[in-house]
Amino acid sequence: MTDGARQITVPVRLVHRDAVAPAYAQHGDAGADLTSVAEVTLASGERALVPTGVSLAIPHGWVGLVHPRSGLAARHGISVVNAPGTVDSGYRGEVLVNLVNLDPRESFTVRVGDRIAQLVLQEVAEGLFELSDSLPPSPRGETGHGSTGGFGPESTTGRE
Ligand SMILES: O=c1ccn([C@H]2C[C@H](O)[C@@H](COP(=O)(O)OP(=O)(O)OP(=O)(O)O)O2)c(=O)[nH]1
Repeated sequence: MTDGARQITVPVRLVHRDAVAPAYAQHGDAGADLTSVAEVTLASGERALVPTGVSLAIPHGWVGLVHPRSGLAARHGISVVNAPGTVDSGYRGEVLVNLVNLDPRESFTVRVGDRIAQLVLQEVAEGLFELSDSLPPSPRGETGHGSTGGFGPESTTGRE
């Protein structure tokens, strides 16, 4: 049941005996949990490509984005190096999660079956990149990299 959310069928192949198909923990979740099929210990500052045991056939025009789980991040400093990872629609290999342990002291062990990341499905447009000598004007123009100021209108930090 999605109460009107878009639904797309994503064929899943389990390529490891401990693999679990991506699943939404709660109704309304944006991300479907990805679980580990390996036990991996990450020392402080260490990273590893952790296998999920699943291969997907994401429909053309969609992408799977591998996001960190906020609970793991808040409790243990575990994140995804390339967040969000991009799983292309044409990719048929096993989804891997590039986990990193950002805790300054503690190591962290991922166990088989642990939910390590979440997969968000999004529709994507295909750009038709056309060379042009000039671009249409816009309010921002060419400014960027903090051009609008620091931390908001009430900022008193002076770090503008
Ligand atoms: O977190 C991730 C990110 C990517 N992939 C897989 C699916 C994706 O379709 C493929 C390639 O990813 P990406 O395009 O980000 O990598 P690249 O470094 O540009 O490699 P390539 O030259 O293969 O495109 O790797 C994962 O399993 N997990």
